[in-house]
Amino acid sequence: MAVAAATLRVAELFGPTFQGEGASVGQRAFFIRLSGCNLDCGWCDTPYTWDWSRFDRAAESRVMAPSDVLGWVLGQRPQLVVVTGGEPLLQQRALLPVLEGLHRAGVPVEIETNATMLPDPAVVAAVTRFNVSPKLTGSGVASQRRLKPEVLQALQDTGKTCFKFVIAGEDDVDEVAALQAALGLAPVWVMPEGTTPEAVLAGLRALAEPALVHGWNLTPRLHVLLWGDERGR
Ligand SMILES: Nc1nc2[nH]cc(C(=O)O)c2c(=O)[nH]1
Ligand code: SF4
Ligand SMILES: [Mg+2]
Repeated sequence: MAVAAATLRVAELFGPTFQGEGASVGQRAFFIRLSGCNLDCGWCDTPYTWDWSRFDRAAESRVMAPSDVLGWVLGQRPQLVVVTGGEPLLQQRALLPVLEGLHRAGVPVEIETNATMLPDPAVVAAVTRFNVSPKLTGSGVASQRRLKPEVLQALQDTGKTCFKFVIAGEDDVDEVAALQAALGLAPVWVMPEGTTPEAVLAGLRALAEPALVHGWNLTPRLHVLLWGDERGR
């Protein structure tokens, strides 16, 4: 009897839209949002991928074969694919055939990760970039759970990583500066927290000078400026 291949728990497949955050902001992209997270950030904008005390897992996700996910995304003829969550590396074994299929087809793939899990070498090989968002004190998650220096170092060493910090207040700026000094993280993008255009714009304005002073890049949340917190955008 054939052994069933590992399956993926998918929250949503969507696009076309624009990569709204980070180094590729503005690029037309299709998104694979996987379900499940190992953290529980207070300001999380996708609790429907993991908070089963508030959301119904059966209604908010579906189990798919990796080959079906790959078929859907290749069928969109994407210029860029973004894999996010939740924490997508929780499912990296089942995700690998999707990443490898995209790599074979010459499609660039970015993974958004919270930097608590080491990617397998095969995942590193298939991925174009890791958009790495270590969580800060303001997330409300205990530091031993959210900060894994050895994972941050390994991601940095892939040569495929951009760090993207969500900034929810002034303390977060100092914390990013301290983390960068301690661990040598680079390159760094800072991004305001916020799920309304007004909040994102106010955050961008507040972050502009500190970003310039610290030598950081600044990213909006373009999809929020365009569409607020609509799902599937
Ligand atoms: N357009 C768009 N860009 C994004 N970049 C990262 C996202 C995420 O939720 O991880 C995201 C998202 O949800 N939408
Ligand atoms: S790591 Fe990301 S998906 Fe997980 S709880 Fe935090 S913000 Fe939400
Ligand atoms: Mg998002």
